[in-house]
Amino acid sequence: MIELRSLTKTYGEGQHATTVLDSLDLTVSPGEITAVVGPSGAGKSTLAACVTLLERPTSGAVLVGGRDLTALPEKDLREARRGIGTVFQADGLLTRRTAAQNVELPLKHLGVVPAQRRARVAELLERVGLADKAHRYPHELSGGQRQRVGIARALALRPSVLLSDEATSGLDPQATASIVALLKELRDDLQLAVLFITHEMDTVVAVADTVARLDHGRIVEHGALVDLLHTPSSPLGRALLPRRAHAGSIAEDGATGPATQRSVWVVSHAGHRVPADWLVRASRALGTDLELLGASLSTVAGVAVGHAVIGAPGHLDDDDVEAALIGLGLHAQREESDAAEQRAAARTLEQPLEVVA
Ligand SMILES: Nc1ncnc2c1ncn2[C@@H]1O[C@H](COP(=O)(O)OP(=O)(O)OP(=O)(O)O)[C@@H](O)[C@H]1O
Repeated sequence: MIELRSLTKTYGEGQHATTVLDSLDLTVSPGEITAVVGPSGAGKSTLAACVTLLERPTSGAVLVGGRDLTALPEKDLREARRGIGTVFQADGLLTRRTAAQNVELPLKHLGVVPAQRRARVAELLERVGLADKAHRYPHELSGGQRQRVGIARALALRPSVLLSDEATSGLDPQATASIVALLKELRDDLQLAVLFITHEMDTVVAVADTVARLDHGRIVEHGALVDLLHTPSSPLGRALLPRRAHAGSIAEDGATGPATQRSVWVVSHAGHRVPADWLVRASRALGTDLELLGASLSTVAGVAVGHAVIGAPGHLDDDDVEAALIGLGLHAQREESDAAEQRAAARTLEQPLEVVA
C-alpha cells in the first residue's frame, strides 16, 4: 500500500515560491490501480519524483507499507525505495546490455549471488512474457517489449508498489493494450498497488480501478472509474468517456424537418440497470419515435457505459421525455444547441457507432 499524506512541494522561496503539489492525499491499496490524470503543468511529474523521493517533498509524508519514507535519513532511503518499482516513458534500458542483463542490474547492485540472480531474471522475463527474448538487445525489441523489460526490472526487488509514469505514452495502441493487460495481471497476481500517472484518457479507462484528477497540484476529483463514468456531472467522467458528435438524421438537407422542431438529449448509459432496448421502450412510453442521433458506448469492468444522443419530437413536453428516460435508469440532460451547431457536429463525426455486445 502507498499513502500520500498532505504531500506538498514548493519550489523557490518568498515571493518566488511556487507550490506545485498542495496538501495532496492519496492512498493506493494492494491489488488496486489508481490512475492520476491532469493537464500539462498539473504536477504529475513532480508527484512521481516526490513519491520516489528523488525530490524531497517540502512537507507531508509518503508511506509505503506503513513506513514513512520522508522521515528516513538518506542512508536508509536507498533500501526503503526498493518498496517502489518504477517504470517511465523512456524505458531507460542500457543499450549495450541484453534484456536479461538489464533485468539483472538491480539484483547485481544489491549483491545477490549469480545463481539466484539468474533464476530470478528467468522468472521475471517469464512473468512479462519475454522468456524467449532474454538475450536480445534493446534495439532488437519492439517498444512494447522494451517496456516489458522495464517492468520486469522494476519488479526485480519485489516491490509492493509500482509507479508507472507515462509508461504507455508513445506506444502504439496494440503495445499499450498489452502493457495494460500485463499491469492488471501483476496487480492481481502480486497484489501490487499501482500508481499509474498518465495524460492518456483512453488508457485510464482500460487500466484504472480508481482515478484521481490533479489540477494545480491538488486532487480535485477522485473515485472509482465505473462510478465516475456513471456520473454525468463529473468533469472527469465526461473527460474519460468523450461524447462523440451527433450524427445520423441531422442532415444538412434537413430531411427529417428542421432540427429546431426537435429537442436533443444527452443520455448517459449505465449498463447494469438499463434495459438493452431502452430506446424502443422510451419511444413506446412517449407514444412516438425517438431518434438515435449518435452514441459512444463501450464496456468497462463488464458494465456498458457511455453516452447516446437522441432526438425527441418538438411537441413532446421536456418533463415527459426526461421522466421516460429516467424511469429506465438513464441520466438525461437536454442539450441547448441550435440547428447550425448540430449540423457542424454532424460534419465532425469521427467514428462510427460502436455496438456493445
Ligand atoms: N524545479 C522546478 N522549479 C520550479 N517550478 C517547477 C520545477 N519543476 C516543475 N515546476 C513547475 O511545476 C508545475 C508542475 O510541473 P510538472 O512537470 O510536475 O507538471 P506535469 O503535470 O508533469 O506536466 P506535463 O504533463 O506537461 O509533464 C509546472 O508549472 C512547472 O513549471
